[in-house]
Amino acid sequence: MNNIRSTLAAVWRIAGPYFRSEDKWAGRGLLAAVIAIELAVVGLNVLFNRWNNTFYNALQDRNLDVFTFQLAYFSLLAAIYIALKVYQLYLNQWLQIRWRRWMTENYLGEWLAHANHYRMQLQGDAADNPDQRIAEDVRLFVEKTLELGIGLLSATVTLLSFVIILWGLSNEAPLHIMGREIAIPGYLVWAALIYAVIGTAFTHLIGRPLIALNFQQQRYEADFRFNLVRARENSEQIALLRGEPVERTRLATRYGMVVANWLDIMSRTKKLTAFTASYSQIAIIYPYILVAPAYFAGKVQLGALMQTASAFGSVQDSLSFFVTAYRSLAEWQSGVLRLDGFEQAIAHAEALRSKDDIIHVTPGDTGAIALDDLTLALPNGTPLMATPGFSFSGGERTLFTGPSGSGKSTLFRAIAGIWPFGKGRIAIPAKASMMMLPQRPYFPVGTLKEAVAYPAATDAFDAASMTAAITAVGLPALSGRLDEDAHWNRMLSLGEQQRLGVARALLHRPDYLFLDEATASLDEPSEAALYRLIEERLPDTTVISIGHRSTLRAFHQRNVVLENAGDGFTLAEATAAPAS
Ligand SMILES: Nc1ncnc2c1ncn2[C@@H]1O[C@H](COP(=O)(O)OP(=O)(O)OP(=O)(O)O)[C@@H](O)[C@H]1O
Repeated sequence: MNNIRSTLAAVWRIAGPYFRSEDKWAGRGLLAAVIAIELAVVGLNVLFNRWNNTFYNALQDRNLDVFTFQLAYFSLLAAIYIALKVYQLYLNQWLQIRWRRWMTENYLGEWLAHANHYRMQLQGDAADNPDQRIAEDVRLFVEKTLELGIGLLSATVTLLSFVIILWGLSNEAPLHIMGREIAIPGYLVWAALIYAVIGTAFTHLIGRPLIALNFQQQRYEADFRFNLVRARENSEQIALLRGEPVERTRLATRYGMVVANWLDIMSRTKKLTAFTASYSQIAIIYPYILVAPAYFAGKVQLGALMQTASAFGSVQDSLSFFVTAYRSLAEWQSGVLRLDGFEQAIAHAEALRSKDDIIHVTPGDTGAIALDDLTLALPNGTPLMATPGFSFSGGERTLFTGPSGSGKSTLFRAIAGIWPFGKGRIAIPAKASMMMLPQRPYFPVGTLKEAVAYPAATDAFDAASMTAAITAVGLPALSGRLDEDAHWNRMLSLGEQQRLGVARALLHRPDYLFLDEATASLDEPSEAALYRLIEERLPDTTVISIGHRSTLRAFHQRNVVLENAGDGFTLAEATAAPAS
């Protein structure tokens, strides 16, 4: 019961915002239309049920006039029914795509806001495969919520309408057992109710494990897809290392999990289907068994018998809504859990940003980047690096050196405001623009213009300055290919990618430029040429670099080292005098 309550609360949390959003009138209007059509369909079903009585009595009485009239009446009802069904589906699909578009855009916004996507990753496995949650689970949620919500409404209204009819028919065709009439008011209603309660209880008992199994299935499928994508992205390395057999085994193991879980789902579904199929077959003959004695005793006409069977069927169908929708319900519930988990992970990542005991990055007014009582820690809390205070003045070029794993890149992440673990403050000059160039720059798949202008829009720079920047960094052959579409990370050598990264910096002209081994793949003369270019073209930019080569010292006025202090690393000025 608690489980149902918490699922419904989650559904309300997930579904509610759309119907309060800027698209609320379209959403509410479409939903109202779909519901109104569903109610009209139930009304038509009541008319069809009444039609049974008159039609079968006309057959029994061999009354051709009534028979012909009833056929025409049926055709009219059927025509209206068809039109309603067509538009119900059409409007439902329309609502689905609008709702899904809104939710997708909303999730994309929240996931990408304030580097939440990065912090979510740092928090480990809190929400596996966000891509699948945004793409697949949202679709499933919207589809199934409408299917089940409308289904439940239809079942309830059908139940109410037909219970009244069935109650009346119980009096018209009273229960006969061994030739004796037994007066139980509304006995057909009670019979349907008992049958449905037993069915629901067994269905839940047999089908319950499907919820967890469906949850796992979606996860395994997404993991498998993700690993395939990773193999595709790293195809060159895999080919060079002859890693195909390992990849194959690894992918087969992942797929093995998909299959193993699927086999469990199959076995559970088989048991559930055996039960639900038997249940619905018995439901067909059950009303005839109940009313047949009264019919054979001559107490009721064929019309009433047929109407009873049809009304019983409708009551039974609506009471058994849970039985027939169980598989959908199980899938839906696992989708709800996955979206709820995703929303919670986003909220957690967002909350992590505003906690007290994290690194606070604030705007400062000293014109320098100032570290104040700063401790960097790993996500598990282990301290990595600490410094009581350090500052980097504007215009001063600083080189960071230190052992691998000492926390140099993590310090850059903290200054960029995306590393929350640790404590202390980092003041960044107000309004200063910063750009980080890593060893492996990221280029979105698209035109060279988009790649080099990233993260600005393509039209932020004119073609002439882009061409000039690309030529200046030593890639003249690329300068004429600004409009070419490609996967640049895959196509260019790492050294070329690093040159293109520097071209990006030349275009953006940031106040602070952080180079995290951003030229490490180039030969020393080329690296020196790029540093000279930065000095010449960006004279007002404060350059802070991480690098292992001693030749880099020549381009920096200051050298800061990360030294081992026993229980972590600390920042210290290098003893050897840096070249100016
Ligand atoms: N997302 C993460 N989760 C857990 N540990 C991490 C994470 N990112 C970095 N670390 C750990 O933090 C430590 C510092 O990493 P960092 O990348 O800052 O080192 P670095 O000094 O830049 O090293 P290198 O010179 O090799 O680039 C490493 O031990 C690394 O394993």
